[in-house]
Amino acid sequence: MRLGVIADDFTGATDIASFLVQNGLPTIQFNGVPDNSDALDAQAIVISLKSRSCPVDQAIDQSLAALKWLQQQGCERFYFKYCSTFDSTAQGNIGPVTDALLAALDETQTVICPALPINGRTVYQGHLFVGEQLLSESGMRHHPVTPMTDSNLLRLMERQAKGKAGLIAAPILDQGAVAVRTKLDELRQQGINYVVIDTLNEQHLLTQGEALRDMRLVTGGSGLAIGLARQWAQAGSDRREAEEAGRPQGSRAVVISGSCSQMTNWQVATYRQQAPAQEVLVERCLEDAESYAQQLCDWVEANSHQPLAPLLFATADAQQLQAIQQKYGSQRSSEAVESLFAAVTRELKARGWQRFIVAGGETSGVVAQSLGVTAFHIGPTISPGVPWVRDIQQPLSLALKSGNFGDEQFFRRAQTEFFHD
Ligand SMILES: Nc1ncnc2c1ncn2[C@@H]1O[C@H](COP(=O)(O)OP(=O)(O)OP(=O)(O)O)[C@@H](O)[C@H]1O
Ligand SMILES: O=C(O)[C@@H](O)C(=O)CO
Repeated sequence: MRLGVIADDFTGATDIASFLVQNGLPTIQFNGVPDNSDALDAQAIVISLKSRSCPVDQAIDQSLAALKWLQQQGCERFYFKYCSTFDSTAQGNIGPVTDALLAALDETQTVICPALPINGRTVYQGHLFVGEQLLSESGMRHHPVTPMTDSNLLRLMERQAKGKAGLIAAPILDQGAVAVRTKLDELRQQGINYVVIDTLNEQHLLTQGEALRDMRLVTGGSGLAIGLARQWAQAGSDRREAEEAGRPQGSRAVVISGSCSQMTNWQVATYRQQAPAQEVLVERCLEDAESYAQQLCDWVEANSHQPLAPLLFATADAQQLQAIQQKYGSQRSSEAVESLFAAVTRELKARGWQRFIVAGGETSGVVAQSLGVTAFHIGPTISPGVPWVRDIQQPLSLALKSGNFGDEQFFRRAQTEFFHD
């Protein structure tokens, strides 16, 4: 049995890939739909798209192209991975993409499961929580692109998609997989297309894995992958074996942080006290990007003989960011930072750097692109949802962190817990 995953963003794809590997499925990840069909030696294939907030038609086209390619690779089960905070606009894209995938597979029912309890995302009575807060009362209500002002997943799906939503509540999960399957059938007979499943803890994810192992299309965050991978992992397969191909290698590391999330601000503040650190100035990125990039690479080189890798960070807190955006414009400043990091990583690769630890989804996409990394093996997990990954062709290892993921010591641990040279 081979699993095909269609993920709506870059670090979200790495997140689910990490859980698949941790639970015994050797996994390979591609940026975008590959244009070849080379033989693949992996039980799960993850394709990362940029379809979270693009126009609906584009999201559908990209997702269907990914589905078709995955079917050509022999995948029989499919997983549409979106954010554990259900990031979507009023039009979608979660609803319309789910409808399109169901239709293409000639199916009428799927599940909606964004929960990831280990990172504080739970679902109760169909409402999504972030830690102790309802989604609509969490920081997500202020998200610049996909503000989430409703926590009711049934309502969100019915607003975005064409079909009907129903609920399997926590007490049924507590009764086990048979009870869940019976309820799914009952809801199918009532014409329910999108079944929201309550999830309060990891045991609920394991029960879901057992109940849903034969469903052709599931949708959710990365949590459900824990339960499903445990079902599909071959007898005797173990996690160390699954993550072997992605185990980090190579020499010379650098940390690049382009995320301004709260968690990354905290991580940067901590790491600055442990390792050499250099702030990237937006003004210089706009003025003389080329020579600035060279200068920063020289600084990295000069500071690369310390126990911990040098850090380049554009990370700013909410107030600083607002001031920068007011002065230079938000798109202009973020593009300037992204181009600078692209130039820096290209140059560092040319100078022999092989390990890149990166914070931020967009930033990770830019770094992977400028390194020419299009496919990688998934290695050991640094924090839940953040693995080391290794390019399938070049001797490059990357740790790509979603803005809000990881703990305070993430940058240090990424280095000290995995390299012993
Ligand atoms: N000091 C800064 N001034 C202006 N823009 C910045 C600055 N620092 C970073 N940026 C931009 O902010 C954006 C951050 O997005 P990114 O996706 O990398 O992080 P994130 O949103 O925290 O992560 P995720 O998408 O995983 O939650 C990037 O486009 C980056 O270039
Ligand atoms: O599910 C999550 O929270 C993450 O994988 C993600 O998608 C961040 O953009």
